[in-house]
Amino acid sequence: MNSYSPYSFPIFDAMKIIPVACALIFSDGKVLATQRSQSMDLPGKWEFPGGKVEEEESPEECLKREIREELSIEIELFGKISPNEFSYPSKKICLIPYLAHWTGGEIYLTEHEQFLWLEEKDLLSLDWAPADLPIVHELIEKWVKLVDSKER
Ligand SMILES: Nc1nc2c([nH]c(=O)n2[C@@H]2O[C@H](COP(=O)(O)OP(=O)(O)OP(=O)(O)O)[C@@H](O)[C@H]2O)c(=O)[nH]1
Repeated sequence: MNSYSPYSFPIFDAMKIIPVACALIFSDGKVLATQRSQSMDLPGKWEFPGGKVEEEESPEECLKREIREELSIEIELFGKISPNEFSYPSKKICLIPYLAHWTGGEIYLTEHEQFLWLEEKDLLSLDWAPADLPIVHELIEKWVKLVDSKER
């Protein structure tokens, strides 16, 4: 008798939560934000760089790979803040935010429209991807502690 994974049925597939890792990269008391280009999902929205976690990798490995691919820089992770589940019309994601230092390389964008280094006061002025809003609020709440800890 054949057995099928429940995820081979479209109804379950539609409910699948896609893990997406993103990096809050700090440098000189600022955090890096990137703007999605016109060829990406959610064109023009701001986000923290990263991407979908592949089946064979951990979120940490995913981030190192995505940051190299998207920005050409190296990072070192030093912590995490709360993940956020969000349902878009076509998919449900779990956005997993990591805290990181920029450890090497110059930023060269391969996918995004532009990037900005933000101070705390700038954080609410951007048009963020909706899944990022709780993360931005937690970042503001913990800003002083996070900016201090990255300098330790
Ligand atoms: N990287 C990233 N993706 C985010 C954030 N917020 C958010 O809603 N997303 C969504 O999460 C999904 C991640 O997809 P992606 O396009 O960045 O990842 P990827 O490079 O692995 O995907 P692809 O292989 O389909 O191009 C997109 O639907 C994106 O809109 C964020 O802060 N960072």
